[in-house]
Amino acid sequence: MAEPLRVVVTGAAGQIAYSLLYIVAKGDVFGPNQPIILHLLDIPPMMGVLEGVVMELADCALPLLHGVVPTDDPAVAFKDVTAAFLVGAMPRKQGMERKDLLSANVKIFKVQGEALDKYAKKDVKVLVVGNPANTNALICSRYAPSIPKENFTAMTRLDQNRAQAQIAAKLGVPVRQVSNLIIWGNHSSTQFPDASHALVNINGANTAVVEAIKDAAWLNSVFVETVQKRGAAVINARKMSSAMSAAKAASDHMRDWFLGTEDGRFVSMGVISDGSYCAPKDVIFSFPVTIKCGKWKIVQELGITDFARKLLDATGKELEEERQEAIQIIEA
Ligand SMILES: NC(=O)C1=CN([C@@H]2O[C@H](COP(=O)(O)OP(=O)(O)OC[C@H]3O[C@@H](n4cnc5c(N)ncnc54)[C@H](O)[C@@H]3O)[C@@H](O)[C@H]2O)C=CC1
Ligand SMILES: O=C([O-])CC(=O)C(=O)O
Repeated sequence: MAEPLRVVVTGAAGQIAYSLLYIVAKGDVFGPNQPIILHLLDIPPMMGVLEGVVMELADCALPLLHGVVPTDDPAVAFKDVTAAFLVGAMPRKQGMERKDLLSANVKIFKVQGEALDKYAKKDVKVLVVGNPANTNALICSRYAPSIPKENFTAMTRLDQNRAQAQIAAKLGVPVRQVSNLIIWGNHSSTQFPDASHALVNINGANTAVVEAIKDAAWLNSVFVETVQKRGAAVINARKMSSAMSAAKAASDHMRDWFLGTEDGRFVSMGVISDGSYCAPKDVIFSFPVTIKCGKWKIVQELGITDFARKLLDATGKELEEERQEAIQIIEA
């Protein structure tokens, strides 16, 4: 059997982690033959709760889980890790936008960037879930200069999964038959969920979703807004933000990054922008990517309509504004 991988989950006593830890520990992310040691980071007042999570992980009797390291010390949490799920951050409440969390959360990602830089493996793959995820990931990367920028990503997979589920429901097909939905830009209400390159597999043949749905008005309005506002809809209903679906999306994101995307399918990830599709450079922008051997690559030369262009520009502008605000908060 392979040597165990060290995997850190921050916010380990919180609600997303409560679902995520089980998915990771049972082998759904790093594969059924890869043992892991889980490093669990939370803040000092949560150590009692974390103790309960550690008990439950033991009681799951999971064969791939070779060790658990609960801690409130980033130096211990990030030591020699190969994968980092950065979940620990304050969630928004009803009526807030995710960027309203910048002042509460961005400093966490500076500290954790510094700790990753010092203690993690240099090829560590980092997924930022804590909101506002794109800008937190950018700040984290800036404070970890010895780790390649390509190794810092933000989660828009939940938006992609939501988009896929909306299209599957509209067409009355299982979700697995729908692929290649794109989330462009920020994990915020300016994101652009784009179905114009998506495919649906009906009776073994791929058809464009646009052709199958034959309702451009729905795709450009109801569909886009439903996905943009889904996080808020869950908060309004649950009085707490999405957790089960966020944990599933985080595991999908990391699994695809480690194990690769299927031929002919692409997925969306917030990655450092190189200016592809005229997105602003040096922000973490969600693009369609394919992944091979642990490296993501932006899918190029997809057609962009005038409608799409406007939405891509708006979400890019918001990311530039968030970057500026984050730097001001950190330097204040
Ligand atoms: N990118 C995405 O698609 C999604 C992002 N989120 C975001 O994920 C974050 C976590 O959400 P929940 O688990 O529901 O929140 P939660 O409040 O249940 O848990 C957060 C945990 O993080 C811990 N924490 C706070 N500061 C920390 C630090 N410096 N180091 C380590 N741990 C720390 C807290 O003590 C708490 O246990 C929120 O910011 C939320 O908005 C939530 C859903 C989807
Ligand atoms: O909406 C929120 O604040 C939590 C989140 O990011 C999501 O559910 O997409």
